[in-house]
Amino acid sequence: MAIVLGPNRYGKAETRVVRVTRDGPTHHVKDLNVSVSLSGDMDRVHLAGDNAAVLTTDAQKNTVFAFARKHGVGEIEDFALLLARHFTDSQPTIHHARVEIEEYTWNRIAHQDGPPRPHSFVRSGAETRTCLVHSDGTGGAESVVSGLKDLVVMNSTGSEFHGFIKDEYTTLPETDDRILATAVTARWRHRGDPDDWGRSYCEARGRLLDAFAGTHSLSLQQTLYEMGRRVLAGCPEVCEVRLAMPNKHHFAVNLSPFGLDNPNEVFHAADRPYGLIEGTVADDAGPTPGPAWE
Ligand SMILES: O=c1[nH]c(=O)c2[nH]c(=O)[nH]c2[nH]1
Repeated sequence: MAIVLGPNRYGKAETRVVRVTRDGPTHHVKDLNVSVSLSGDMDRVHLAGDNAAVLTTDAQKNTVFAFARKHGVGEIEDFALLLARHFTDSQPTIHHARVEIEEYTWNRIAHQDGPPRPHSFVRSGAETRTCLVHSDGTGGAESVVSGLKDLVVMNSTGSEFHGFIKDEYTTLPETDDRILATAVTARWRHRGDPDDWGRSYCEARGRLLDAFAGTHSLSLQQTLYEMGRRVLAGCPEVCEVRLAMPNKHHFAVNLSPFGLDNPNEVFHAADRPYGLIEGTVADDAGPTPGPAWE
């Protein structure tokens, strides 16, 4: 039996970097979680313990900090591309770089009777902007997937669910008025670089929200498709959208033991289990499986 080394990659995961930009008394902050993963001529490190081809994960972490200082942090896609191209362009043994970034948003704290505070911030909820870049180096193959996660949304009406299979284990009552709530994870792949990653992100995010709010839902699956469709319809630079949406069930509480009716006003927000609805919406080139998403 021949034993061979299969696909491999290595890197520094979850470097937390906070970049403060000082503009006189006014500060701007970027708060990132950066994960780098490199691959290339790594046979000898695995097979012979020869580290000559290895750029240390410690150096990768240091590069993240040094680049934040030298180049600043603008849009996360630009920062990820800068890092990925640097690793592949500067090291002959590194042929491929994967850089994943999560961005946590801080908003300026409002002043009760004056302009917003120049250097005090409040974290804005759980929502996180994300990107995943793969690069073979400047001039080589590249892919950029942008996205968001933990975007928590709710429609308190405008959602029905009926007409489903009724087998011997089905107890769910049909409903023509329920709460629809979810925490959206959305990722979208670009066919090319937009001129402004920030503008492209805002457009896609706005379309996801508008589709969620504006769709009279007959199922979360239908809402998911409409959300992906709306991004593709309005963002020509996007060729594929992937969505994962837990159905955060809200059950109307039976208040009849207390002599009370419940005309869809009091709900139990269940934690788990939850339905998990996942789907891909792509242009007519069809979904692209594979490394861009991994
Ligand atoms: O929108 C829904 N889709 C389902 O597939 C499903 N299944 C379920 O129990 N509730 C729901 N809701």
